[in-house]
This record gives sequence, structure tokens and C-alpha cells, in this order.
Amino acid sequence: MIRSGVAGVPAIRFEHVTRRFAAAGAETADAVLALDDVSFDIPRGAIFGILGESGAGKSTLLRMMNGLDHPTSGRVIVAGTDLAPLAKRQLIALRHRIGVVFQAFNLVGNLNVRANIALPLRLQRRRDPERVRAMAAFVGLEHRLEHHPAQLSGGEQQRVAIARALVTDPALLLCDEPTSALDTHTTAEILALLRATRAEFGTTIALVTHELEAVKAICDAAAVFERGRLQEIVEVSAGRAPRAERYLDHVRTELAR
Ligand SMILES: Nc1ncnc2c1ncn2[C@@H]1O[C@H](COP(=O)(O)OP(=O)(O)OP(=O)(O)O)[C@@H](O)[C@H]1O
Repeated sequence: MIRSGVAGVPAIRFEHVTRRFAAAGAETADAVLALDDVSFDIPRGAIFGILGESGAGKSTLLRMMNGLDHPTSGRVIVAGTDLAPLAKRQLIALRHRIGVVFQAFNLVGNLNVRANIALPLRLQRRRDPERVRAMAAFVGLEHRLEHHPAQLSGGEQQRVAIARALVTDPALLLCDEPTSALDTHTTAEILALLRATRAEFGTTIALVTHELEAVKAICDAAAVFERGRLQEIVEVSAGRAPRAERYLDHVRTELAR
């Protein structure tokens, strides 16, 4: 099993995870091998990258972390709990402890910032206006609580999405290409906010991205994927990840052929 060198008890463990999908029009259910015997740990408290080009299996892996998808074989263990035997109600309870941030922000257009941030609390039949305000302040948007998403820039919308993901104080934050729709400057701001999130709340962060720069900016380590296979775990040190750079150069050269 490939393990990261970052110290700590794993927040998530993948054990020999394989995921097959039926290809459109195929007679058998195993035509697409999205993940192939993947084993690694995401250490508690880490900012951990899941890095790879399109089709590498990153989103499939992320969906498994909150039980939205399941392995064809192998196990996904979140905070010591194997997700496979969990009933629907238990999976929903697990998801309440996991925040998710998406590339396209996914805010509700007809709700203002305050209501968007409060949404996960509402889904749990909870009210906590003070917490909502505190999260808006944490992401620097306390003065925009009455605005609607259409009145905000892309970076501001992603800040709201991060506040919304954090409002229930999750132990784990899953980020699916959170900066891919943003310019370079705004990307740096959002990455800094994710780093501040770990510093302030001790949140474990899984960052799915095809951007090596994002990994170098904030991750402690990253799992590098190619066509469903885990190639290696790379450590990031002082903003550099030479092995990942070499590896991605190789993949891009292959893809360009
Ligand atoms: N529901 C599905 N049915 C069939 N094939 C699927 C399904 N979901 C994913 N796949 C296939 O599994 C492989 C991995 O897909 P996945 O979306 O996890 O990759 P990715 O690394 O997230 O790519 P991208 O960055 O483009 O989103 C791809 O070949 C994809 O076409």
C-alpha cells in the first residue's frame, strides 16, 4: 500500500478500491475501469491533493469519500468507519459531517448570501444566525449578507460556497476543482482561504484538481492518478513538488502524441 509521509491517523483510507462502470451500449457492467486497485490514506489534518488529468478517476474518488458512489470492490473507510455496510440514514448523518465545494460554486440563485450559508443548517432543521454571520466574516463577506449570487464575482461566490460548507463545522472538506473557474489572482485568494480553514478549524481538506500549481500552493502531499491508477504519492515541500512536475510532464507528453 502506498502511504503518505504526513503524520497522523487517517481521515480517509482507500483499501484496494476498484470501480467499474458500464460503457454506453455495452452488454457487460465492467467496460470502464475508472479506478484500479487504489490504496492510500489521507491523514487527519492534512491538505491532500488528488491530482490528475481529465478521466483519471478523481471525481469518482471524491464521490466515494461521502458515500455518493461505492467501489465495485475494496473499501472506503472514513474516520475509522467502513462506508459499505452503512444504511441510507447513516450515510446522510455522515454527510452532515463533510463539507463539499464545487468548481461551479453551486449557490442557490434566488437565496441571498445569508440564506445560502445557512442552507446546510436548515437541511438539518437547525438555526444558528450567529454561526452564519461568523462564517460570512471568516470568508470576508460579512458586509454582503443580503446580496444574491448574481451580484457577486466568481471569487466571492466561491467564498460563500466555502462558508456554506463550513457552517456545520465539518471535520472533512471535499473540494472538487474549486479554482478551475477562477483567474490566477482569485485562485490564490481561494487557496489562501482553504489554508486558513485548516489553520482555524483543523479541517482535513481533500483537493481534487488537475492544477499542479494549486497542489504546490497549499497541499502537504498529493496522490497522482493516471487513467484510474494511483501512480505515486508526492510530498510537497516549500511550495515544490519536483516528482509531480516530472510525472505530469511525462503524462502531458504522452497525451500530446
Ligand atoms: N457514471 C459513469 N458511467 C460510466 N463511466 C463513468 C461514469 N463516471 C465516470 N466514468 C468514467 O470513469 C473515468 C473516470 O472519470 P472521473 O470523472 O472520475 O475522472 P476525473 O479525473 O474526475 O475527470 P475530469 O477531471 O474530466 O472530471 C472516465 O473514463 C469516465 O468516463
